[in-house]
Amino acid sequence: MTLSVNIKRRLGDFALDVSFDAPDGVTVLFGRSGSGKTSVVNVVAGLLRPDEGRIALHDRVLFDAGAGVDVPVHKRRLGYVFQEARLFPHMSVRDNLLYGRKASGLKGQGDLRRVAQMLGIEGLLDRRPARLSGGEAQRVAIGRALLSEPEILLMDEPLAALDAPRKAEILPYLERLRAESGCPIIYVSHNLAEVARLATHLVVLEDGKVLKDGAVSDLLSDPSMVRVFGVRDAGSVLTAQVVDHADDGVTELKVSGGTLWLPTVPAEVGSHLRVRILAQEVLIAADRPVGLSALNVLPVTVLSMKRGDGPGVIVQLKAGDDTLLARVTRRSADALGLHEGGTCFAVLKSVAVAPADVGGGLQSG
Ligand SMILES: Nc1ncnc2c1ncn2[C@@H]1O[C@H](COP(=O)(O)OP(=O)(O)OP(=O)(O)O)[C@@H](O)[C@H]1O
Repeated sequence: MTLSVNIKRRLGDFALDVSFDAPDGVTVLFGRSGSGKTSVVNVVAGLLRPDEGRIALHDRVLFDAGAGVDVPVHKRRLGYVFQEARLFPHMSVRDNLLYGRKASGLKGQGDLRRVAQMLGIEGLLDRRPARLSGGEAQRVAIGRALLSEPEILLMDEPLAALDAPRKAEILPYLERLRAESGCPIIYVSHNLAEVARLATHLVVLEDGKVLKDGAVSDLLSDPSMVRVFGVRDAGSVLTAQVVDHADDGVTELKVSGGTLWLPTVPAEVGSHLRVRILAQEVLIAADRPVGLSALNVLPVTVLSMKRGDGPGVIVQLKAGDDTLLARVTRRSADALGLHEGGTCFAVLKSVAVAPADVGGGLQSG
């Protein structure tokens, strides 16, 4: 089911004017502080009334200014997860989980066991929130939202309050949720590593407007978006399949443009992964290098070259069906004679891909 949002709302000097479709999977709203991400979530939730426009989930209209439709919050069938878990301290985890159902007028335990299992909180059901870690509490908050059987899940920076280890602990559960929830998930984030792991669709907001939206792999490998993402964080995501785990601590992965070797990835042979490759970690060689320590060498074609204000050039490369970005100096680009349509080799050290930039939860097949 697709959530279609097409609304305008004035907030003092700020004008929100957004239009996008969020299909099943995770649609990340990305943008700087003050770009309007939370306002969009509040509009979808029914907490902020648009001045004009329409919001619909497939054929169920949630808001239509012209037709006078404005479905109240409690009837929109939403699950909402905030930065903080906001659990009731006097209730057990089980009762917190079931609270979401009661508030939505649902009876019984629903999918309590399956949801608790998916989120790895089966062993915590009788605990009070005070005895949970931040990551555990946030997983309970996600479970509570899911048990209300939402048709849309709204997550406003659910990992922002957690430290790096806690984030790493919770990301695999969110990847499972992406595969299993069966409803559109609107996820606010300004963290590109999170975007690369979780997003299926990306909506980039700037000053209350949609700067660009589309499939995450397309936007992350779009050189014109490097300005927004920042040169250090810019990079593309590739889908890879695990081929083999070698004895010497590396995993062989198949990507459309060839083979990648990464430090052992804890995933089964045959499974599909997402690998984020940062533009600044990709080297370009005019000829296939020999006698080089880097394990990964992919034949590529130059799709485009974009000069920034500084000494750098963002080179967009086609590797099989995938697109890679590489950041090199203008001097190197000139020395190598790089030009659109030219062929060369992309080189990547195995250890240049951080373990947190390899994600799972993709359908195998
Ligand atoms: N009720 C309001 N009245 C006036 N201005 C508002 C109101 N609510 C939000 N704004 C303004 O709208 C803009 C967008 O705010 P919003 O919280 O949606 O941004 P955001 O992208 O979620 O930011 P952050 O990442 O900091 O949470 C900001 O400039 C904010 O000051």
